[in-house]
Amino acid sequence: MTEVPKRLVIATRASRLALWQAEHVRDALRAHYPSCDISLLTLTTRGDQILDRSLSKVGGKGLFVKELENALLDGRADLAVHSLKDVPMELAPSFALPVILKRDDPRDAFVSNDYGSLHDLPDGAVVGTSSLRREAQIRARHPSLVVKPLRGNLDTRLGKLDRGDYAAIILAAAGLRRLGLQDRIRAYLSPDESLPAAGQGALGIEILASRGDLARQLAVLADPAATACAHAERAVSRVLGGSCQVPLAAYAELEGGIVSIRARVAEPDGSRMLHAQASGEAERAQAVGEQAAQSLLEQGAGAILTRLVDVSDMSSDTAPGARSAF
Ligand SMILES: NCc1[nH]cc(CCC(=O)O)c1CC(=O)O
Repeated sequence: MTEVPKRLVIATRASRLALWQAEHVRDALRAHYPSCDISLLTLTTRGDQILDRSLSKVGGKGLFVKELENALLDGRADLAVHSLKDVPMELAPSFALPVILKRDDPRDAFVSNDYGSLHDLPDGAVVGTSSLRREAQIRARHPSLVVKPLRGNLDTRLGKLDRGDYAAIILAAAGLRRLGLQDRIRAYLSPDESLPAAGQGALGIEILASRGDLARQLAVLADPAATACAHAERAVSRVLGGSCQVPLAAYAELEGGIVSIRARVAEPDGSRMLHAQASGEAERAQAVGEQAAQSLLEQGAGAILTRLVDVSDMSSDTAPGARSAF
């Protein structure tokens, strides 16, 4: 029998989205363990403070995760809740990601005050996104549009749209829905139009690898389908060295015990896009992802990725805009 936890502290970032996610996990845990005292520890991460510089320059993706990990290490918190998309593929050995929760809408969303979809935008219209993945996929299909960087938390990004800086912006549907902002979505991009990032729309719980007891207690929140899909998608990123500067998409679906994954690597200017597909039994989810990654490598993904890493190494702190893949 798993023992009921007495007290749990959840570490979270301070953004509205992060707080929603932490509260979501808190409420789900309270429903399972009504006698448990569950509280939030809200931390400001360096990634939240440094919004004006390139994310890759200040430590990349792991930045948002690191300060929460410190809280786990020194015992201030028992678990950390993350958007799975923001969790690095390789965790340090002291940490584990034992639980993936049921996934929300994984799609990218088109948000605009004046237009109904990407297809309605006039030539030269400015679309905001800081994700190389979104940028490359938009450019491939809509070469007449101008993609410009867009950073900040969700409210900041919507503010920049409303101020007139962009004709439209692309955001994860899941984030907008979590904040009750789904009315701002004018269109959903199908996975074919904009294949989502690995883990988009899913939440992951991180704990110390040494806390096997806690992993068993938290297992009540795990969603098997989301877990299989996450394992497949994250395997693609892992094999391809999914850093912040890589325009990589990986999206898996589960049906009848079979995981099917689609993955893409693209030139940021949209001039070239590689596609791969693989499928297999859910128990082999990781191998299915690795197979898709292998197919991308055989098509030449390595050359695109190496070149991008070189370019990002040379970019200065004052390079225009910050880019991430996600
Ligand atoms: N890159 C930041 C980020 N991390 C998680 C989400 C939204 C929620 C999710 O995808 O799970 C977002 C915003 C976005 O990409 O628009």
